[in-house]
Amino acid sequence: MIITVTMNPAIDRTIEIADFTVGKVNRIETSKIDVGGKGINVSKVIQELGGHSMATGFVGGATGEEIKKHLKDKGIQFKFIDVAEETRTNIKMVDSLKGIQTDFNESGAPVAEKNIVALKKCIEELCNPGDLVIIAGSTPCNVNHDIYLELTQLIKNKGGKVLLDADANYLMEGIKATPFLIKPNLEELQRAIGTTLEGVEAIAKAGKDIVKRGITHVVISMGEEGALFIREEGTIWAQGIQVPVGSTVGAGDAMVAAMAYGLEQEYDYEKLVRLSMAAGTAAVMTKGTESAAREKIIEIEKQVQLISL
Ligand SMILES: Nc1ncnc2c1ncn2[C@@H]1O[C@H](COP(=O)(O)OP(=O)(O)OP(=O)(O)O)[C@@H](O)[C@H]1O
Ligand SMILES: O=P(O)(O)OC[C@@]1(O)O[C@H](CO)[C@@H](O)[C@@H]1O
Repeated sequence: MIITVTMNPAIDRTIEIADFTVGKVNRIETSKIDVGGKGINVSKVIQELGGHSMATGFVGGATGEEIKKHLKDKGIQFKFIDVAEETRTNIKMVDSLKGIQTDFNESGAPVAEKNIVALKKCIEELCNPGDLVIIAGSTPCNVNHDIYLELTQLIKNKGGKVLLDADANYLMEGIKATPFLIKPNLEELQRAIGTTLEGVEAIAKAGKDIVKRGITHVVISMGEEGALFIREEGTIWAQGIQVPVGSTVGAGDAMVAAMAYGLEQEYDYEKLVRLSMAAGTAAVMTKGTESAAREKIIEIEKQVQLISL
């Protein structure tokens, strides 16, 4: 089974503004609402690919109810911990003239300690040997930096494999428990290791250093430059594919979803890389935090160019 853990889900409101100007009244051209949060986005894409997952994490208030309703309508299974605090709303602003996207993410209200304990228990009960567990995104603001280290250890003790997509200290701490796969974007990787990396070779070297620490797969997404897929056996650079950009929100999540789905289907490595890259690229073409259609992903798969480094 594939399990997704989203400790800080969100409703994403994507607004389009032509030529956004600071300090002025800006008129919103379009406004769109999607359910989001990284793990939930992963569940959405897995469903689109024809797979199944179980989504868990915290949800609360009217926004939390909206998330549950959407997942139910889509036929995505979930077992969330209901909390008193309202699930956050994040604003994604797309400047349709300049082609620039800006995210305004709320921190996420603090959750009670008893709920953190309940989530750990829920994950422990859900996880069985061989399961793939995706832990993705930020956490509510009062959660300790070592939470992903703790969850990774718990999941590994149950025989599960962790795919971790986190930022800064949460990523660095999580790495200490050697998850099976990590998928930082370049900025997240640089923040985690505290160094700026110039050029693909330097980025690949940083990824290889992490692989040496016992992590089987390191996937570094680099926006329009594509992504590096690094394992002990070697590094593949899947080059970026030029596509019309709707919104880049959720592109990284689509890559992680495809990796999880492909691993579950036991795809060979090259097919895994192609699917992951195609899923990320197709996600960029949709508006807001919408998942791309499976047919689009399959179509793009054929265009993926791989270079061995
Ligand atoms: N502007 C773009 N044009 C083409 N492909 C893109 C673009 N931006 C992203 N991608 C594709 O999507 C993948 C993931 O993008 P990115 O590195 O931005 O992930 P991310 O920051 O983790 O995304 P998110 O956190 O919003 O899910 C890239 O590796 C690339 O294949
Ligand atoms: O604040 P976090 O948890 O780091 O990221 C949250 C978020 O930006 O990630 C998803 C896209 O990857 C969005 O659906 C959501 O709003």
